[in-house]
Amino acid sequence: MTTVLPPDHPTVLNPRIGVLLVNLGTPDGYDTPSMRRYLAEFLSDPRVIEAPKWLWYPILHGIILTTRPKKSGQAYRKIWMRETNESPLRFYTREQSNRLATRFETENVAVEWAMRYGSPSIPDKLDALLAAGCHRILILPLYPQYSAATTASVQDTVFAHLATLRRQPAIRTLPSFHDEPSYIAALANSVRDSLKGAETPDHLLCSFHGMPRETLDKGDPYHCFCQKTGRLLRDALGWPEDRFTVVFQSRFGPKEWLQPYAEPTVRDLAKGGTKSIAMISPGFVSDCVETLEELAIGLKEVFEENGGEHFTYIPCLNATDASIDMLESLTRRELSGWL
Ligand SMILES: C=CC1=C(C)c2cc3[nH]c(cc4nc(cc5[nH]c(cc1n2)c(C)c5CCC(=O)O)C(CCC(=O)O)=C4C)c(C)c3C=C
Ligand SMILES: [Fe+2]
Ligand SMILES: [Fe+2]
Repeated sequence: MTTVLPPDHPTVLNPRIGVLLVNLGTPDGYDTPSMRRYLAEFLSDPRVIEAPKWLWYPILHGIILTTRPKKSGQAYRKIWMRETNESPLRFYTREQSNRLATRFETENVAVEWAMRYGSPSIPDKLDALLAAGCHRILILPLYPQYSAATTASVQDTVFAHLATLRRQPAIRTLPSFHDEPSYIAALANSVRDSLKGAETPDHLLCSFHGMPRETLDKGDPYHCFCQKTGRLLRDALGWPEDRFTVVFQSRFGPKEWLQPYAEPTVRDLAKGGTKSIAMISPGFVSDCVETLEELAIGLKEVFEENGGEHFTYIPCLNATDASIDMLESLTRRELSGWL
């Protein structure tokens, strides 16, 4: 029996499943106004800067947003993708989404991507998925190591948007995947590929984005998850423990951040006679200003200025086959019972 809907009934779409990849966000341009807009949104997030607003806002609007946009814009300028006029983070996130979508073409699954800060926004992409009939949505924050500043901020934004809706979709969120075998295998392969045909470097540095040290004391598991990824990667490679170090980069502000810091470690290695190092940054699924400018340009210079000779930067997983295989296996696992 077919049900006849009244002529003024809203359109009913065939149910679909949505997958939303979410990355941090990035400015629309490296000019100072674009940088200021991006940094203002990012650094006003209470998940990122946990200080009370009355204390933080005068510093943010009085000092940070008057000085940092220009300085950070210069860093973005060095790594900007001229052909598509966008940052590498946006380019690779879109590529990952497009390539993942092809793996689900025949399965009634829509794959989209969004940025936590800037565009395309999470609310816009949730609305697009809903408009396409997706009433079951998997949120896939592209952060292998959970932290409140990143993963929780994505989830907050998703649920804040859902709070405005009458008809909410069912939501699943991807857990931290810092110890997933497919992720560790992809990292290990990328190290082997990057070092193929060259002499094994004296030291392998595994660099993660830093976080304020107090977040560890407050119970954020990020530090432990980074250490675990590092240990599993070293095991997978069979790399000697005394020639492998986990470090933390991108310190922001005057407070203590997670240690050891990347820059002094690189300097000390070079000064201590280490001639060749390789550097991987497993906490970033896509190359971005923090990897391409800070590590591949900045730390290479620090190493060479202090007596080091060979610095190898190992690219992020980006949209390689291994990366898409990993994203597909994580997605299929999380969609179990829905597909
Ligand atoms: C991978 C996980 C990340 C964590 C954890 C993280 C914490 C964190 N970051 C800042 C401040 C800044 N981060 C900036 C850039 C940036 N951060 C991440 C990821 C993490 N951040 C990425 C992927 C990027 C690059 C974005 C891109 O467009 O390429 C920046 C902007 C650049 C700059 O001005 O230096 C700032 C600022 C804090 C304070 C923080 C934890 C509390
Ligand atoms: Fe950051
Ligand atoms: Fe820890």
